[in-house]
Amino acid sequence: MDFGAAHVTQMALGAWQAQVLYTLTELGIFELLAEKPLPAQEVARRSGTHPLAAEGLLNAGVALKLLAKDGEEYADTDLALRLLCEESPESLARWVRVMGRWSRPWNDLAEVVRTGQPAEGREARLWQDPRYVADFVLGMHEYARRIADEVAEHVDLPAGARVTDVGGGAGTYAIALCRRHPDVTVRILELASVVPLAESTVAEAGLADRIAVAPGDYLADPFGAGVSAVLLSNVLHQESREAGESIVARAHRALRAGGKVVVNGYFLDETRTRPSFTTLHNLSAFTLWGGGRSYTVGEAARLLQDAGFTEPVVHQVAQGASTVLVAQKGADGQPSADRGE
Ligand SMILES: Nc1ncnc2c1ncn2[C@@H]1O[C@H](CSCC[C@H]([NH3+])C(=O)O)[C@@H](O)[C@H]1O
Repeated sequence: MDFGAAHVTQMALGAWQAQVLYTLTELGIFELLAEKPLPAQEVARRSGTHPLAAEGLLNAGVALKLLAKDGEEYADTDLALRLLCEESPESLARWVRVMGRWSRPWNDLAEVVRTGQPAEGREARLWQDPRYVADFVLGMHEYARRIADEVAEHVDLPAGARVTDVGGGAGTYAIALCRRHPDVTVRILELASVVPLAESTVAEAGLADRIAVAPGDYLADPFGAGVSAVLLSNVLHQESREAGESIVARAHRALRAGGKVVVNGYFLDETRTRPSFTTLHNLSAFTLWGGGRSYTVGEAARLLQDAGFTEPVVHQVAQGASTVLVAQKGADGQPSADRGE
């Protein structure tokens, strides 16, 4: 097959491979086989699945190097044990389950593009399922903990700093900031359904005395008063530009003079066609969240400067996997003069 045909067929069939990964994860087969190798019949019995279909799934898992087959028995490969079993410290299992749930709204992409509307009904239903909420928040934690320490390295804070982490999820970045700065305290602002999840991650990290988790709505609530830094990590892309302006304005209001806003996330370059992952992340935001879409670094910088922040310093993190923008509230605490405020 020529290169072009191979490229097209590979892309067209990529979703099949992803479905095998999602389904093995969703059915708990990696966890099952982590206990001991089993024949297909026994996997089907224990997972409550159809024997012949389960065998087909297991064989596809072997072909994808997620499982191994020895005689009649199937086992997890080292890769699956390391990355696809929830108890592993390197687990991405919950994150993969979330990608599996998102594959349904993604399937509506043609309709999303036709109408310009997110696959709203489905997404709203996702948030009504507590297992999804737990997988979403802890799945983002599984993903983010790989880069959080490197992000924290770009956030210099004064002694005794107080930080607000807006939409802080499971507390991944709050934990990384506290580890880097031994005397910093963080207040995470999160949806009420997420608060207990964040509290348990924070307690597991032994930081319950320095990280508080408060229920709130980042679309409306204040972010504190006189704080040293406001963290907006992977939040702006899931909201409309108007909501983004409101969030950034409230960050400015919450900060003391000289305080910092730290924006962490995935950004498009000025062509909007790179990097490849962010072009997909942009579509994902559009599909999943009403009004959501990715910013270019330039657009995010303007958003911050329009709210009265200094021009942000931009850091690439984890070989460009994430970008951190750090901007300051002017020392006089006033919004920039050119807005006439
Ligand atoms: N209206 C809202 N108010 C507060 N938090 C919200 C709201 N809408 C979404 N969120 C939270 O925003 C987070 C976005 S995911 C980002 C999590 C974390 N800051 C990280 O970078 O990994 C999720 O944890 C949501 O629960």
